[in-house]
Amino acid sequence: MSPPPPPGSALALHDVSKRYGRRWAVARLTYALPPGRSLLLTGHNGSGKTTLLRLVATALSPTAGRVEVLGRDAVADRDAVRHDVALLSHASFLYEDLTAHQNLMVLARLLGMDAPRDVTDTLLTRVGLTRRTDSPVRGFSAGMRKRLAIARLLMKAPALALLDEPFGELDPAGIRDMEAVIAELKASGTTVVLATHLIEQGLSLCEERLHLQDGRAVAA
Ligand SMILES: Nc1ncnc2c1ncn2[C@@H]1O[C@H](COP(=O)(O)OP(=O)(O)OP(=O)(O)O)[C@@H](O)[C@H]1O
Repeated sequence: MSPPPPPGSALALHDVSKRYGRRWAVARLTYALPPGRSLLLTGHNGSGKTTLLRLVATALSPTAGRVEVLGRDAVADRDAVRHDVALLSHASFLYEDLTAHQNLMVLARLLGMDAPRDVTDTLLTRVGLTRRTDSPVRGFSAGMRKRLAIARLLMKAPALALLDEPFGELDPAGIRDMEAVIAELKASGTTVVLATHLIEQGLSLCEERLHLQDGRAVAA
């Protein structure tokens, strides 16, 4: 068995497993992400990347083992962990009938934050949505939704950002923007966990790598 992760890690997995029915999506994973480092998560389709990110985001509970975020248990201390993490995923849970600006306002209210118009405008400009700030999300393309979801994540400014295929649905300019946003997040002190099939982009942004195969860590 692997030795337990050392204390002080941004993210620590202690012999973590997750089973769906009879299938183990994550199997006995032990890993520690050192403070100040970011993690590239790779693996073929179905290798367990999304499941692992959802365990860390507290959207799922492990079948066995323990997930620790910044020293806190993701099950026992779920609310505190939720405050510290943000997950950018395929399902972005945007309010369809609200505009891009209003979506950010709803999040600000949930977080108890002040979000003056110039702040939301700056965020929406940062993600390339300047001309659509007051359009309802219902009419947005997949790439525009991804851009709004990243604006929402930037507004939350989490300690740990979990990015599940952030480059999917983006055009080449969007991919470059996303790379710049991830680099900025890191520069501002956010720890990034990035799951992507774009290995080249991932390697240029992350110092650590965890490669999954059938839910287990293996050499890349
Ligand atoms: N809700 C679910 N119910 C049952 N099985 C699931 C569920 N979600 C995922 N799985 C299974 O768990 C395994 C890991 O899936 P997961 O989505 O974590 O992989 P992934 O590495 O993110 O894949 P991809 O690269 O295709 O996004 C797969 O075998 C998948 O079929």
